[in-house]
Amino acid sequence: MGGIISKGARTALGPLLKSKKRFQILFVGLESAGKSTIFKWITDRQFVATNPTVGFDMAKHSVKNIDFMMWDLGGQYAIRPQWRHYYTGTFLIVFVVDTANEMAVRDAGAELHNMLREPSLKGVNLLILFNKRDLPNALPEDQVMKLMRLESIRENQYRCQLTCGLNGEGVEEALTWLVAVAKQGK
Ligand SMILES: Nc1nc2c(ncn2[C@@H]2O[C@H](COP(=O)(O)OP(=O)(O)OP(=O)(O)O)[C@@H](O)[C@H]2O)c(=O)[nH]1
Ligand SMILES: [Mg+2]
Repeated sequence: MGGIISKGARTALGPLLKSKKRFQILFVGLESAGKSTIFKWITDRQFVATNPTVGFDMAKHSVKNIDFMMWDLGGQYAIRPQWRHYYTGTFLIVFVVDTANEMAVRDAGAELHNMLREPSLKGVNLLILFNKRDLPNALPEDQVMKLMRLESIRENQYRCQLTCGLNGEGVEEALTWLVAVAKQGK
């Protein structure tokens, strides 16, 4: 009888034996946008001082019984070509933008549209974080949307969320949306 599991027992064990889906999430955006800072708010629930990311950071994180595999990628110009090595199997992109830097907002828009042209990211879900809202020169939301040409995104479900990496504002709302989208995709 040793290793044999009866059909009845297998049916009972079914839900346990079935491996649980893990949703892959990539954090991308230009250098110094605040990706690692937000990433740390999610994993450590506090502000953590960061250094520019060279390469990547990875963390498994569960919220409300949904398992995420999160990758925080470096945003420096020379590193951006490496992003594509992480695209396969990506469920959702978190694209972080420094909204207090007009030039960076424009460049971020160009980089985002460029990324969305990748066949392996076709139809990927998108969470765009308008970060650094604490800074007095943070641009109004509608201006950021215009500069990034977000109205031309047609094939992706996306949401924009205002955030502040210094105090974690907006991170909880962002997570709630991530969980809701993951539940749709289960
Ligand atoms: N004022 C302000 N500073 C922020 C905010 N979010 C992050 N920062 C700061 O911005 C700097 C860059 O943040 P990081 O999280 O390292 O940026 P990154 O996007 O990971 O940058 P790379 O790893 O180089 O791609 C750090 O000094 C952060 O403390 C924010 O909302 N407001
Ligand atoms: Mg970083």
